[in-house]
Amino acid sequence: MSQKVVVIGLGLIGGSISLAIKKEHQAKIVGCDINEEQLKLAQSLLVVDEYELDIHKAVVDADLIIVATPVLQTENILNLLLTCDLKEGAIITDVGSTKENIMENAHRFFHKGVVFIGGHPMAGSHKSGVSASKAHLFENAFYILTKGEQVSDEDVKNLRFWLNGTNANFIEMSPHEHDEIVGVISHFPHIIASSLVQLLQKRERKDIDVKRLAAGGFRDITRIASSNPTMWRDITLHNREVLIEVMDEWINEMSSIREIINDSSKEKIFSFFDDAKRYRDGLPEKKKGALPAFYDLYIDVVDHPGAIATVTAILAKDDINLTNIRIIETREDMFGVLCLSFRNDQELEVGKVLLEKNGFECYSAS
Ligand SMILES: NC(=O)C1=CN([C@@H]2O[C@H](COP(=O)(O)OP(=O)(O)OC[C@H]3O[C@@H](n4cnc5c(N)ncnc54)[C@H](O)[C@@H]3O)[C@@H](O)[C@H]2O)C=CC1
Ligand SMILES: O=C(O)C(=O)Cc1ccc(O)cc1
Repeated sequence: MSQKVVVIGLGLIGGSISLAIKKEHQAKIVGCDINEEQLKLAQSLLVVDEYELDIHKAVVDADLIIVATPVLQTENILNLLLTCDLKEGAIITDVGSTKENIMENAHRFFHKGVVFIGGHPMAGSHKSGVSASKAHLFENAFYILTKGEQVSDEDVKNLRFWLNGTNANFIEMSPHEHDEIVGVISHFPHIIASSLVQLLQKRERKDIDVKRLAAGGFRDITRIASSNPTMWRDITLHNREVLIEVMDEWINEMSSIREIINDSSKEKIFSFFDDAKRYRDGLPEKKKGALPAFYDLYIDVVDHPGAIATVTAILAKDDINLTNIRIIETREDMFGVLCLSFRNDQELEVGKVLLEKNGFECYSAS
């Protein structure tokens, strides 16, 4: 008899996991979401085989249930699942960016004869919705699993088998460790990115088009400020304590930097940048970290409409796919910087060599 997977919350992450499972398993995939339009879209994009609005009905004979909603909703859905009829031995997992609150009720599933294992695929995008989902979203990314005491290694192996198609690197840690680490490397940077944007907004001027000037580096480092506000509100509320702790450290750090700048302390200012550069340069480059790497290549172009066609033709000849293409206009109207996003580092390198051979000046951010 064929197996059944239910994905609750069919957005970017639910959709991407569904596609990754489809790649490797014959199981029927059923989507559940409060947004019926999203479900219809998921079905027409072949992300799911069927959809069902009633969670109770959908999960009754499911072998695997994946909860992929914003984390406050995930807590509610897990409570609802505790009241549902579930198949003996079914596996339930989630994809939430926080783990401590979500794992609080995990042990209760054990008494229902099912297994709950917390999950967090550490890759994604500032985009949301099922239309942005991709089977390869988690390729080479870390995928953190958190399991309660009652869960066996065999159960974890079964979940990993289901998720094989993600091609992710699975690692296990405690929910507390997870929230502390991810708080620093992912949650806090989102707060910083949004606060930088807020700062720019407050400093907008009537006389100069600040927004246009900020289109280059500022736009890149604040990309994550374009993420889904509901999702980030929920994450912030769940990881409040860690975030407050990190924020206090950051405020102290800012005060000391303020002091050395105020004192025009040449050596200390140099050390500040130099220490940060050394540590940052030592971060692993090739693998996907918790914050997805950008495989972006920048190309100086003059008269850009013609240049785009030339560039894409050069890459297409060698079957190199782009995931995004945009022009950053920070200079005069005739000029631009073309930013090409590749699927991975290897394709970026091949693309760079090809374009350089054809006389384009390229530089990458890494
Ligand atoms: N976006 C990202 O880059 C990443 C997100 N995550 C986590 O994945 C989860 C989902 O995020 P995305 O897919 O980006 O969000 P999304 O906004 O693309 O999708 C969430 C979906 O959940 C549905 N939903 C909301 N409440 C619901 C409920 N009560 N019942 C059923 N469906 C409901 C929404 O209608 C929407 O279709 C979040 O918990 C987030 O923390 C994890 C890794 C990366
Ligand atoms: O878009 C980005 O750079 C992200 O930071 C994506 C992301 C969002 C939430 C996560 O829990 C993990 C990754």
